[in-house]
Amino acid sequence: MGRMIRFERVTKRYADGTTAVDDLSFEVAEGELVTLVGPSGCGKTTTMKMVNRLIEPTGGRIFVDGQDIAEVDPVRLRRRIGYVIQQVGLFPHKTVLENTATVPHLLGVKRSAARARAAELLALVGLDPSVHGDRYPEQLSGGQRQRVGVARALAADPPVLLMDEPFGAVDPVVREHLQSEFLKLQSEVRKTVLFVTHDIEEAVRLGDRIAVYGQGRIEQFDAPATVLGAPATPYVADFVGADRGLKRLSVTPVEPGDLEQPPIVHLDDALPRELGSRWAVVLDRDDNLHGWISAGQAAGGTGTVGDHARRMEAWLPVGASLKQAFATMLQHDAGWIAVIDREERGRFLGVLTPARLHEALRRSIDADARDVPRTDVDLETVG
Ligand SMILES: Nc1ncnc2c1ncn2[C@@H]1O[C@H](COP(=O)(O)OP(=O)(O)OP(=O)(O)O)[C@@H](O)[C@H]1O
Repeated sequence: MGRMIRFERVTKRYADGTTAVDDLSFEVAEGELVTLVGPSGCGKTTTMKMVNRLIEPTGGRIFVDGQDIAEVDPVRLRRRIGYVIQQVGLFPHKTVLENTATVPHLLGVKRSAARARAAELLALVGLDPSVHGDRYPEQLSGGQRQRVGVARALAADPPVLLMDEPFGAVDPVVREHLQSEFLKLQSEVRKTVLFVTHDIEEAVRLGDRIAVYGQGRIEQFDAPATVLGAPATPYVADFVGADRGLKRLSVTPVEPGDLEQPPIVHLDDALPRELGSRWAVVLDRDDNLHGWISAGQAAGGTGTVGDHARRMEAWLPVGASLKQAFATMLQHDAGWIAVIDREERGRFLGVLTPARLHEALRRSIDADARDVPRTDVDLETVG
């Protein structure tokens, strides 16, 4: 694969003496998505804007597709570089379709062809052109506007895309959705992408490689797993560890020792008068999980436990991650989840409560801080 973007000892010193980018060298391969991540003010946006000459470097050279961009007319350069920013900057008085068709139209593509292409692109970013195409930007949600921004940047089919916090202004749920859509889109269009974010999760999720910025320089430039697993400097370790708890959630397995043992009854049992607690777990003859029964259902009833028990949908195999356990709890709005053995065809092992989940997470974070090697999450059970 060729190199599409190359920085050669690039420096940007602003007129007031601020060194925003300091002797920076790196390369982005054709079709590669590189995320630039770092705290506010570290020089990410400056780096990005030098690629399409919105900002001129004070030292060094930048090449796009082998050409020194200092020698390329900025307007012509920008035709080959799509640009998506947080405040999408759609024309308010133009429809979504017209907004998307703007650039091809400017480039001399016939109006009808430009509109047909725009409709295709809208569909590609998950908007139905027949529904949204004739709307105006103010008639869209924030997430939909960002999608139009992406479609418009792709309209001239540029080989390079610059994206500056494109999903920064939408709520976390929409954001995750846009990220997955964008990954899918990128697997089809394979643009060379520079993507600025201050969110390490986003950087890890999207990037083929991540450039972690310190002040004006790159502290580490590696694949996501390397950045997370082998931070090059204490600064990087600190930066990627900022939300260590959340990360531990997905790498910490549910272990038998984390579980509580609630009262147990069997399907064939005669309905007990007293459960001895507010609820009990119901198992079948083989001690496999069937469901649960509440004290209220048991009180004063007749017949067997099986006549009154409810199925339990919130369950997980042991070895699944705490993150999955948490998601299962939320999904079923359950106060606890059942944990079963995988090897023995679903033998019931115990229940995980929110308090136990939290304890397990605390232990994992403490062990991490003490550098104790961890038990791996069972990858087969990670959805
Ligand atoms: N026109 C300017 N004149 C002087 N200093 C500037 C100018 N633009 C940016 N800077 C400074 O350069 C440094 C890098 O800014 P830049 O916008 O590239 O950072 P960033 O990493 O993109 O930050 P953010 O995530 O907050 O956008 C900052 O210290 C900033 O204050």
